[in-house]
Amino acid sequence: MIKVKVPATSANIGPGFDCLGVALNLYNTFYFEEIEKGLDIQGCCEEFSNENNLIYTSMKKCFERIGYNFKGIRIIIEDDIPLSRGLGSSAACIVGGVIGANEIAGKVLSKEEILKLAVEIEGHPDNVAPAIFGGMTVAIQDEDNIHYSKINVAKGLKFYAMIPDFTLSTKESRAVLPKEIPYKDGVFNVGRVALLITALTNGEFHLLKTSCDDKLHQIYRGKLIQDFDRIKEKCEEFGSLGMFLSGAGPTLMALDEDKNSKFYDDIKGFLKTLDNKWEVKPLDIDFSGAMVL
Ligand SMILES: Nc1ncnc2c1ncn2[C@@H]1O[C@H](COP(=O)(O)OP(=O)(O)OP(=O)(O)O)[C@@H](O)[C@H]1O
Ligand SMILES: N[C@@H](CCO)C(=O)O
Repeated sequence: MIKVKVPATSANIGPGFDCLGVALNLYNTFYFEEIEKGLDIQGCCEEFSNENNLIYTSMKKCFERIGYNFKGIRIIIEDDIPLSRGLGSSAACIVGGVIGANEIAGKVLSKEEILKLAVEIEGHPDNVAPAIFGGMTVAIQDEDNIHYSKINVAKGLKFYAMIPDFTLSTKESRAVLPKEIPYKDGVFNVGRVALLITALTNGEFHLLKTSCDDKLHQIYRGKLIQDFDRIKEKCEEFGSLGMFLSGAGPTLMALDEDKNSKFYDDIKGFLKTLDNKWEVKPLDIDFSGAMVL
């Protein structure tokens, strides 16, 4: 069987809407096998145990691109990435499916071609690029190509994913975004995304709080997440370096220095007082990206 491990990803990272993303050490593992006929999906909830399964539909698109006629497919899923929580579960399924199909068909596509196909399926490149390549990436799409570059994040940064017990699909979360934004909001974000990247590479972590600010999506989406403002306030009060909405939400991501364990205890205690259940997961950057094992 072919085994593919794909990391979770946190996209946008504040002002980098649809272009910044980071791979984190939380994983989905998929096992693939070509069988005589049909589709056999194991390890998955009933809702996705059918032909519409995103892993399977992504495999089919890859087989089509390559021109490979498959007989049947078995997929076994071990998923630790929570679904529709802003941690790149869909990108992990797409990347896993495309890589699995490419392996079955004889490793025809290059990593760049895998990226291109996965972005076509996902619709934006910010989760897909770090899921494939690992680390933190900038990725943009023009008419025919995906351009990406890795950001060399300075050592010592810890990610705290605050994951609620409710879901928010990317589709729902994109639906509340405006069609147009004021010019000054565009200027606001351009400056901050540039500052964010230099602060991260130079290790100027004191700049992260300001550079995580955003006017393209968080102000609209924050309203969909109960206690968003209170949690943001508390992250600041407990001394985190910055906080942003992970992907399309509802997970909120706090940044802190990895030597400061007090933040973790403080925020965990506070989240327990809220109406919804919130779990806090301390995470590190995954530098490897998707791997065939
Ligand atoms: N383990 C899984 N098995 C099958 N399908 C899955 C699995 N995990 C995710 N999916 C698919 O991905 C969809 C969730 O994707 P969605 O874009 O809404 O959220 P996300 O990718 O978790 O968050 P974000 O894009 O904000 O990081 C599910 O509705 C389902 O179609
Ligand atoms: N950039 C995407 C990430 C989630 O898939 C969004 O914010 O909608």
